[in-house]
Order: sequence, then C-alpha cells, then structure tokens
Amino acid sequence: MSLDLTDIVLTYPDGDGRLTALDRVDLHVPAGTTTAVVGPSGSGKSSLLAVAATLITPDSGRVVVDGVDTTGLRPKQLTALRRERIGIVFQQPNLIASLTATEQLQVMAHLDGRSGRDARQRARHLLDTVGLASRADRRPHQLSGGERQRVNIARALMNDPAVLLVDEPTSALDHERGSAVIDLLTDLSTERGIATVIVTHDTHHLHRTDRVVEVVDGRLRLGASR
Ligand SMILES: Nc1ncnc2c1ncn2[C@@H]1O[C@H](COP(=O)(O)OP(=O)(O)OP(=O)(O)O)[C@@H](O)[C@H]1O
Repeated sequence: MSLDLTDIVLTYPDGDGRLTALDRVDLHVPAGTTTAVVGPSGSGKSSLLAVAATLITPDSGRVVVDGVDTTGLRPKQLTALRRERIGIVFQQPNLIASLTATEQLQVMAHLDGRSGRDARQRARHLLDTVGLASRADRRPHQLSGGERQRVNIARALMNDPAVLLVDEPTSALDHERGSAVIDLLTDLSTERGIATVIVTHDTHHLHRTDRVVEVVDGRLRLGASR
C-alpha cells in the first residue's frame, strides 16, 4: 500500500521553451506513514501531488501506486486506479450545498455502483471516525470550516484508499483546528495503513508527520526543518 515516485521529471510549456517543474524527484511513502511536502510558492508542490494522483503524466520517471506501475496505463485504467486506490483531499472541500454530510459521502459510493444501505453505514462510520457523528445530518452551511474539511477527508476515505493525497488542508483554518486536522490525518494513516502525502505552506503542525520533505525549484530535499 505504498506510493513510489522514481526519477520524476515534469516540464510545462513556457514560451518557446519548457519550464522544469519537477527535476528528478524520488519519493517513497510507505504504508501507514505520513509525509509532509513543504516549499515556497511555485516550487512544484502541487505538480508533485498531481503526478502522484496520476492526474498529470510526467515527461519521464515512474509512479507506482499500491504496487501498480502506472507507466503506460490508458486513461480509463488510470481513472479506475484513482477510484479504487487513491483518495484526494482538495484544498476547497467542494461539498454539494443541498446534501447532508452523510449524503456527501454516499455520492462517492453511488459513483462506484455500490448499494445504498452499505454506503450509508460506511458513511456514518467514517463520519464517526472523523468526530462528526453528531453532525451527520447537517448540510455544509450548518458546519464550521474545520468540520467541512473533516467531511472532505471522510469522503476521500469512502473507497478505502491505499494512498491519500492532501492539498493544503489547514489553509482556511485557525491554528488549533489546523493542528487537529493534521493529527486526524496522521492517525488515520497509521490506523488504516494508508500512505499519505500532505502538501502544506504551514510548517507549524508538522511535528506528528513521519517525514517532512522540502521542494525547492522542483527538487526534493529530505529532512526539512519542522
Ligand atoms: N499548467 C501549467 N503550465 C505552465 N506552468 C505551470 C503550470 N502549472 C504550474 N506551472 C509552473 O510550474 C511551477 C511549479 O508550480 P506548482 O503549482 O507545482 O507550485 P506550488 O509549489 O504548488 O506553488 P503554490 O505553493 O503557489 O501552490 C511554477 O513555476 C508554475 O508557474
């Protein structure tokens, strides 16, 4: 259940030339551990997450998700891989205004063609896991920013992912709520054996992650200071 990026090079078109966003990046995230990715704006953090999520194919290098080498997979196969093995938590929860917390999660199962009752039970269980049992029937406008982010995280766990990719989970939260979200993510990774990557600007909450790596100009530095 690990995530392995090997020798990743990613370039974007830039005028007449190419801009190198990721420059020979190696990242191994073992199952049950959390790696925080920090670095200045424009250093390549989002690009790294998008490559790990198989949303962008790198120019070269290898992405292995839960033992599956994604090199050469067709778009349909990549979509299936993402649905079955990868959870993505975007910065903005993007919750549907008219749905309760439980229903936000059930939608995920519905997309996978799973049955209603099982999905509801699983949704309830996951909301309980993220501390939102008492908020299960509330709609997004009846939840705090931190609670919405927890729904977002629970939703990403509906498919029981091997790999969880999280983009700036604390950016809209105060210090205490930000810390609680990072603690929740590290606990979930350990308990469920998930390989988790958290991209963040915020270096205040990282004492509980297993590892911090810094991206500088598209290159990875290990053991960045916390
Ligand atoms: N679609 C794109 N086309 C061209 N250049 C891009 C594209 N996306 C990102 N870039 C460039 O690639 C580099 C890395 O961008 P990336 O978004 O990965 O950085 P980041 O570390 O996530 O930044 P931030 O912290 O500001 O979100 C930047 O120089 C950016 O301008």
